Amino acid sequence: MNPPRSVLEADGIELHLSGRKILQSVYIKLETGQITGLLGRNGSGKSCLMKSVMGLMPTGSQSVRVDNKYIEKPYQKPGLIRYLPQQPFIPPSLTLQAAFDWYGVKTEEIARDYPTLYQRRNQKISTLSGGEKRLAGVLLILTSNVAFVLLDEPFLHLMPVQIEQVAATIRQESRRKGILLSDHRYETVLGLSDPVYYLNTGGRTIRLTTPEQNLRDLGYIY
Ligand SMILES: Nc1ncnc2c1ncn2[C@@H]1O[C@H](COP(=O)(O)OP(=O)(O)OP(=O)(O)O)[C@@H](O)[C@H]1O
Repeated sequence: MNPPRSVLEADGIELHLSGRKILQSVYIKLETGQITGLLGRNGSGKSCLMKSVMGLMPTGSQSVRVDNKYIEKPYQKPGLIRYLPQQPFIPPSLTLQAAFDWYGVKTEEIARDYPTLYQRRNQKISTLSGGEKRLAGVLLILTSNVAFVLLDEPFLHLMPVQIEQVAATIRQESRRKGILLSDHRYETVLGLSDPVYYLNTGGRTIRLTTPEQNLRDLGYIY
């Protein structure tokens, strides 16, 4: 039996940083069983939006609802949401195995699709390559036992075959999770996501209707 659907909506997010308006009247909706894409130019505020949805930014107003209930600090609610930042976040002195244990994820789950990384499970994070570290971080968040995950540039540093494999894992995990996917590999994002939002400079989201054409018109692609 499929688990009941859950919906996370964020609307009216307003964010000012250092006197600059970063986000205004942002709307975004995530639903378990769905991958939602988020595109936008460098500096448009995608990472800030994800951190705001987590409850990690000084947005000033209640704006995140899960199944119609306001949640003030979503990141504090067990089993609800996890966020993959662009920067490395796993303590380098931990082994890969210890990091997975800490997040409550079984390394055996990645053994079949990521055999090379699995073989490195007893190595410290600090001894992994840049791409291996990124892959470990992506899988840690993506396979966590939570309802929603926010992925900020999950394909960064990954080689093409690994990008394909991670895309397949994102699709697989989306059967039971709501996933927000942001990455400048827009073709991969468009191939995986429906709906797709574009964060306009000025901090408003637009839902794309004919994505490639819209992205051309918005000057995101040639
Ligand atoms: N703590 C902060 N204080 C002041 N300004 C900030 C802070 N964090 C981010 N910004 C600014 O907010 C804007 C949006 O940043 P953000 O990292 O969200 O962009 P992005 O869309 O994720 O960009 P990219 O595609 O380059 O990763 C940028 O202009 C950035 O300089």
